[in-house]
Amino acid sequence: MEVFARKNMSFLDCLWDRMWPHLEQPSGMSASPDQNQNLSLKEASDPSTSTTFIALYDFRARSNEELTVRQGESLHVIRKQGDYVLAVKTCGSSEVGLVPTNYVVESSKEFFFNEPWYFDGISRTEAEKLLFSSLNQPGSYLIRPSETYTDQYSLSVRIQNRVIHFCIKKTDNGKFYIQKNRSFSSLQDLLTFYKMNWKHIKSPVLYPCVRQELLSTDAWEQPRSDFQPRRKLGEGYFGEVWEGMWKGTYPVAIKTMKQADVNKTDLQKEIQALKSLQHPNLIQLFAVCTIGEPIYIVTELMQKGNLLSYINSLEGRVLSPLHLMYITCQVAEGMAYLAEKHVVHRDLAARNILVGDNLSCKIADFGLARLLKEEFYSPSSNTKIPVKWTAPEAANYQRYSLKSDVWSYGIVLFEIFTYGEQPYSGMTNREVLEQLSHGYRLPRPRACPVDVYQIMLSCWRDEEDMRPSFQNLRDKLNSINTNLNHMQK
Ligand SMILES: Nc1ncnc2c1ncn2[C@@H]1O[C@H](COP(=O)(O)OP(=O)(O)OP(=O)(O)O)[C@@H](O)[C@H]1O
Repeated sequence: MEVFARKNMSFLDCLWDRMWPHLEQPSGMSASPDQNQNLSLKEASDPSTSTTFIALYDFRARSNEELTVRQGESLHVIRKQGDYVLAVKTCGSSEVGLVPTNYVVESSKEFFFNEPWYFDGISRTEAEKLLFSSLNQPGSYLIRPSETYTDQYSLSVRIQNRVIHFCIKKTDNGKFYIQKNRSFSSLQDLLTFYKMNWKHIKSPVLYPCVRQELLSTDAWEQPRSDFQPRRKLGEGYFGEVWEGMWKGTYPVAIKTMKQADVNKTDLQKEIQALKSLQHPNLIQLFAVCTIGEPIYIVTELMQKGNLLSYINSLEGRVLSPLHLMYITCQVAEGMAYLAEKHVVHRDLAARNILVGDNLSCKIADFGLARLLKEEFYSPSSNTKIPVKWTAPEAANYQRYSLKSDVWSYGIVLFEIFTYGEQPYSGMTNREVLEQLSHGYRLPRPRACPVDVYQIMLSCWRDEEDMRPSFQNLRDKLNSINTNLNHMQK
């Protein structure tokens, strides 16, 4: 009667409070165990005010207010109280008390709560962060409760550089659906269907999202036997790069290095730099094997190899200026992120950008990347310098900065719009530096829009401070790209 009256005639709350004064607890004031017991038994016996939960773990009460529960025990939860729920056991004893919220789960969720793909209590933004983190790749997915509606869920799926969120609703008879004409009795059934028939949602649903806990420092070191190199992709200064499989399931790229070839400190720095940097336009580190020889650095595999070879290939040569713009924007996005993190790349060039499906581009080769402690970083001068990509102040005086990366970005633009031509072709390094000091600059490639060439020239200003920032470059190129796209329509 009381519950019915309060629920349906809430405008008479004052009257109900007088009639049943014990039911309302002033907010923030916790009930004594005895009080808990009185009101909870009363409320718990009414199914309209309590929900059935299951204990996920054993919990031993530490005070009279708390309730000892065993894993699997069924409880009625009367209300939430901060990080606790006030609960009464559904059978056996009539004890009432508080249990930490993370020790219980609503019984309707019990069947999927422990599934690897179910992430309770994470937001849309956190889901995106997780799906973009190391160990996850395109096709990774998770299901989480909706932030807006209770009793609804969201399926978040990573597709290349984006995460798409599908709303999972429930029909009146408790079935789950994404598309109204296809409903399923469980989330498991829904997933099984969309894994097999992903074309209905245009997003491959492939791998359960790897949890953040697994990404803790220790998890980066993985057993060598988990990786099977299959095909050699290329060779660099430090070693070879192989296409391979991780645990026979995930395709990965494996960079092999002999310990003797590598300065241990440099290697650790390279690994540290890779670990802390996560962005859709940066190559993602998955794991390392530094115990034994050769060292493996395992990253995501980019199917189309490096950008220089790609744009020079049959497939690359037919790319339109619009496609080329899309590439420049992605590289600018990745570099703007590196700039935000105060990381100077020092070797930005088309050969160090990797291409995946759907023309996705990622910046690679942080072998030379270093976290900027001060405004400028001055390395030992015996490094082999790619002069034609390097800003004069860096090539002449090893004065590397985010602004010397901006210069290199201008050269990358030249490489992109010439479909992979050598910059300053026919000139020696010495001639290049000399010509630059006299004001010479590379000419505008035929496929390059005039406003993009103006951007290139701004990257090659003598005065470092006069060069644009990567944030600025990203914004300008994105707006040119948007305009070009509109003109095409
Ligand atoms: N993650 C990857 N996915 C696909 N191909 C890759 C990947 N990493 C490297 N490659 C291929 O392997 C080649 C060699 O890569 P690596 O990074 O060892 O050398 P590099 O960058 O060309 O030279 P260096 O290391 O001397 O600067 C690249 O040019 C590219 O074609």
